[in-house]
Amino acid sequence: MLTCSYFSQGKCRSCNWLEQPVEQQLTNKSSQLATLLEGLNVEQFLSPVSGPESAFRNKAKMVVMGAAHEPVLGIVGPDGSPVSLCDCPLYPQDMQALLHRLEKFVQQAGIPPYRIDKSKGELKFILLTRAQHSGEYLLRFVLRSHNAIERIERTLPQLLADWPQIKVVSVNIQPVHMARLEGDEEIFLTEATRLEEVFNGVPLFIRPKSFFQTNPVVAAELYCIARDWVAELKPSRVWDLFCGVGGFGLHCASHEVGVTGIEIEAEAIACAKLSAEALGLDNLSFSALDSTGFAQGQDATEVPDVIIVNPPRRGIGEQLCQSLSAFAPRAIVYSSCNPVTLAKDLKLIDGYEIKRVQLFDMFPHTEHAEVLVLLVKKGL
Ligand SMILES: C[S@@+](CC[C@H](N)C(=O)[O-])C[C@H]1O[C@@H](n2cnc3c(N)ncnc32)[C@H](O)[C@@H]1O
Ligand code: SF4
Repeated sequence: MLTCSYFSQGKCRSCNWLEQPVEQQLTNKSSQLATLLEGLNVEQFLSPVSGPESAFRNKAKMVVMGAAHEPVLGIVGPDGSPVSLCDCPLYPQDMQALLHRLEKFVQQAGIPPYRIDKSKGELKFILLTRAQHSGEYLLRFVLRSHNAIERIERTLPQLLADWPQIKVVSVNIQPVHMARLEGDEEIFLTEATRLEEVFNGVPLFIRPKSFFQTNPVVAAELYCIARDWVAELKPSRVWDLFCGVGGFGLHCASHEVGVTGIEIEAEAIACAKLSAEALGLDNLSFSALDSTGFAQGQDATEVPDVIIVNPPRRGIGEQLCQSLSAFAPRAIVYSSCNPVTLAKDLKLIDGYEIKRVQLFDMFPHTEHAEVLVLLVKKGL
């Protein structure tokens, strides 16, 4: 069982299932899923896929608190005081060390942390993403204004000399009080603007604003299994809706299998296009569009053999369920991070048999899970 001193001291309760052995967590998640899917005819529940219990997370979102001479990177604790989470055991050792170094960086640069209660200060968050295959980093500072950029630039050369693994550094300007985590303006402080990752030999790219799965070991397995399921169907074209940087579609792509990827975030689409180029495939197309709107604008004759969907927690919604039912592709592969909306959507898709359901333990020590579902058109 994973031990976490922050948890045992009541300072961080994010991993609310930490006291259960992982095997027990998986049993509980599987039975919760089975309950949610009750009433749907599932042919096969496959064994859950899990990864390491600790050091698996590739992304840290740290609130910056305290004072410029004594900054704290972490969370606001249950009693309202700052809790440094640099030693959170979900992060790999080198990432923990870098988080400590970043606390020192903020102190050296003399950047005042933003104080929500006083609407004062500059530095709101530090966001750190690690590429698993290389151990390289993307580092972002979320600032209230442009005022502290010069201080960051002045102190950055020493940090980059100490940590050459940091490849991309950017500043995000978030001028709004207590609103979204990040703002629209992104300023790069390095020549490099993207981090390279590789899953199962497939090149993937991470830019500041593109969604990227936070558990690389389990995500790589998820893409691999989705690719196997799609390959069994021998499609000539696949749609990957809510494609992000293209993980699912790029895994399925080949000279024989073309992919159309649709995603709302333009930065993620830019990443997917870079991957397509790196793979040397010219039968891939990625566009920054709303998935529901895209589907509604398509002619039924252009519908591919397989449609993959991987929506945010809210699910794909009634309209897209209707479009999928009307298009009636041979198969639909639905990957969901929210079994509640998954169950709701599955009930709205007509004309399909649920062949397989598999749980992926993407978020250990919490009640959350990723679920992959294969739907095959009735009568095939
Ligand atoms: C759970 S993520 C999945 C991303 C990708 N499939 C992956 O494996 O990394 C959901 C994605 O849907 C995108 N998204 C949200 N709303 C959307 C919409 N209306 N149309 C298209 N994409 C959307 C988000 O930007 C995000 O990249
Ligand atoms: S998120 Fe990290 S610090 Fe918080 S309870 Fe989980 S393991 Fe502990």
